[in-house]
Amino acid sequence: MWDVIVVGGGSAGAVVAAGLSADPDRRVLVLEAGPDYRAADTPAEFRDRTRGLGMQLASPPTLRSPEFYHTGVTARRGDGHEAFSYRRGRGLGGSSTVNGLYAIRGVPADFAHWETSGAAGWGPAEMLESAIAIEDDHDFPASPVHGTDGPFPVYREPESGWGGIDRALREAALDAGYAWAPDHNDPASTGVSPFAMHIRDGLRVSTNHAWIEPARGRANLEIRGGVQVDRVEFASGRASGVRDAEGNVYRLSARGEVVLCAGAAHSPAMLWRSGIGPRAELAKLGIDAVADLPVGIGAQDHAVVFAEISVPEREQTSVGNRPTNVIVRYSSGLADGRENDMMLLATNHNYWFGQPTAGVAVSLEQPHSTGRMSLASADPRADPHFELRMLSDERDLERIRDGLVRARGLLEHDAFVSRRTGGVSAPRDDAELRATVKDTMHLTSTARMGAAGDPSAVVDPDCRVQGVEGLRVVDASIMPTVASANTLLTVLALADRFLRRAPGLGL
Ligand SMILES: Cc1cc2nc3c(=O)[nH]c(=O)nc-3n(C[C@H](O)[C@H](O)[C@H](O)COP(=O)(O)OP(=O)(O)OC[C@H]3O[C@@H](n4cnc5c(N)ncnc54)[C@H](O)[C@@H]3O)c2cc1C
Repeated sequence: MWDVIVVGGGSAGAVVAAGLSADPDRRVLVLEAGPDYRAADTPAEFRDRTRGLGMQLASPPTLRSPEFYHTGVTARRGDGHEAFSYRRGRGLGGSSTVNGLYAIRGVPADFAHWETSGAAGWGPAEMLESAIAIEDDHDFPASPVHGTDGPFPVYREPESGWGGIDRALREAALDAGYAWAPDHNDPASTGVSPFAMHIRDGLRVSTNHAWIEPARGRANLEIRGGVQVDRVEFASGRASGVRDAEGNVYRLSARGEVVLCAGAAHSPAMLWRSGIGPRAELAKLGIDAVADLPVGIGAQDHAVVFAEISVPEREQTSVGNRPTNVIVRYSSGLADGRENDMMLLATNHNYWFGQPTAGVAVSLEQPHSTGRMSLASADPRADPHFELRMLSDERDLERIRDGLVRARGLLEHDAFVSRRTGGVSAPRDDAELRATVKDTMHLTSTARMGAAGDPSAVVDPDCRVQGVEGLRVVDASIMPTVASANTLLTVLALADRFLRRAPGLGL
C-alpha cells in the first residue's frame, strides 16, 4: 500500500517524487517504464553536450541507447505531411536525459495568460518563485530573479566558445536594433541573448542527477524501473491504485493518490485507458467512460522553419559542438501575439535534419494552432499518435512569415555574407512554409489546467483530474498553453509549484 504512486520518473516525476518523499511519513512509489539506473551510470553520449549534434527530429534507424526513448510515438506535424516518429525520453530523468540541454524560462505573459484562462495561482509571481527555487545559476550573483541554492544548474557558454553563426547572429541582430539581453531568464528581458544550458562542469545534469539521486536511499521511497503502467484503477469514483501492462496491481492507502507524470504524450494515453477522455473516442476503443473530459485535445508544440546557408566548417565549430549559443527573442505585435512570441535561433549546424547546412531557425513560441491525440488500441504498449496541425491557424502563418522575412534580412548582414559560401535557401511561399514546418519536441497541453468545473479543462488548479478523486496530473500535459520557451524549465517550475500547493497529499 502506497500513499502516493508517481507514474513516470522523468522530468516532473523526479521533482514530485523527491519532494513528496521528503516527508518520511509518506510512502512513495515511482513506476517508470524505462530503466532505473544511478545517475553516474548515465550513458556517456547523453552526458556529453555534443549530443545536440545527433539530435535529428526523426529517430535515426539505429539508436545507440534505444531503451532511453519511446520510439513508437508518431506525429504528423502539418496537414498533408507524412507522419513520423516524435521523440520522447524514457527511463529516470525522462526527456531531461535526452533533450537538447537548453535552459530557458517561460515568459511572464504566458503565466498571466494561464491565470486568466482559469489556472488561478499559476501567475507570473508564483511561477517566478518556483523558477528561482529550482535553479543554481551563478551568472548574476546579486540578482533577485535568480537562485543559487536549487538543484538544477543553469550555465551560459562565454562568447569564446561560440560558433561563427552564433557570433554572426549577435552582430547582425544588434545592428538591426534588437537589444542585448545577457540574461534571457530575467522576466523583463527581450532581444539578443546567450542560450543557457542545464550543464555543470561541461556535462548534462538531468532530473535523475538533480532530484532522484539525492533522494535515493530514503526508506519511504521505492523506485521501480521497467514497469509500463497501463491504467489507473478506481473504486467508487476514487483512484484505488494502478495496473501495469503485465496485470500487476499497485494499491493505494485509504487517502492515497496517483500522480501521473508520464509526459504530454503518455499521460493522456494513460488517462484514456483509464476511462478519462472524450466519450466518443473511448467508445471507439471499447473503453467505458469514467469521466468525459477533453483529454488529448489541444496539443501544442513550437513550430519552426529554417533559412539555410552554407558556410565553411570552421564557422560551424563551437565548444561542445553546440548548435545554438545565441537566440533573439522579440514580440511580433502581430496576430494576438503576446510578449516574446517569437524566437530566432543561430544554427551553427542543422541538427534537426542532420544536414551540413547552417543558418537561422524561426520559432513560433506562442502558437494558436492546436492538435490532438489518437490511440490505435487500448493495448498499454500502443504508443499514441498526434495530429499537430502546425500553422493551421492563419495567425501562426502570419507571424512565421514575418519571422522568416526578419531572418532573411539578418542573413544579408555582412556578418553572415562574409561567412557564407552561397545564397540563402528558405521556404518561398505559404505552401512551402506549411510543407516544411517542423516541431521542436516541446509537446504540451494535452490535459490542460483550467478553473474547477470548466468543461474545457482536464485538471483544476490543484492538478486534480476533474470528475474523479485521488488522481492528479503533473507534467507538460497540464500547461494551459505551451510556454514561450523550450519547455523543460517550465515543467520543473510547474512541478515545484504543485508541491507547494499539495502539502498533505496522500496522508
Ligand atoms: C529530444 C528532445 C529534445 C528536447 N530539447 C529540449 C531543450 O533543449 N530544452 C528544453 O527546455 N526542453 C527540451 N525538450 C522538451 C523537454 O525536455 C520536455 O518538455 C520535458 O522534459 C517534459 O517533461 P515531462 O515530465 O512532462 O515528461 P518526461 O520528462 O518525458 O517524463 C515522462 C516519463 O514518464 C515515463 N512514462 C511514459 N509512459 C509510461 C508508462 N506507461 N508507465 C510508466 N512510465 C511511463 C517516461 O518513460 C518518462 O520517463 C526536448 C524534448 C525532447 C524529447
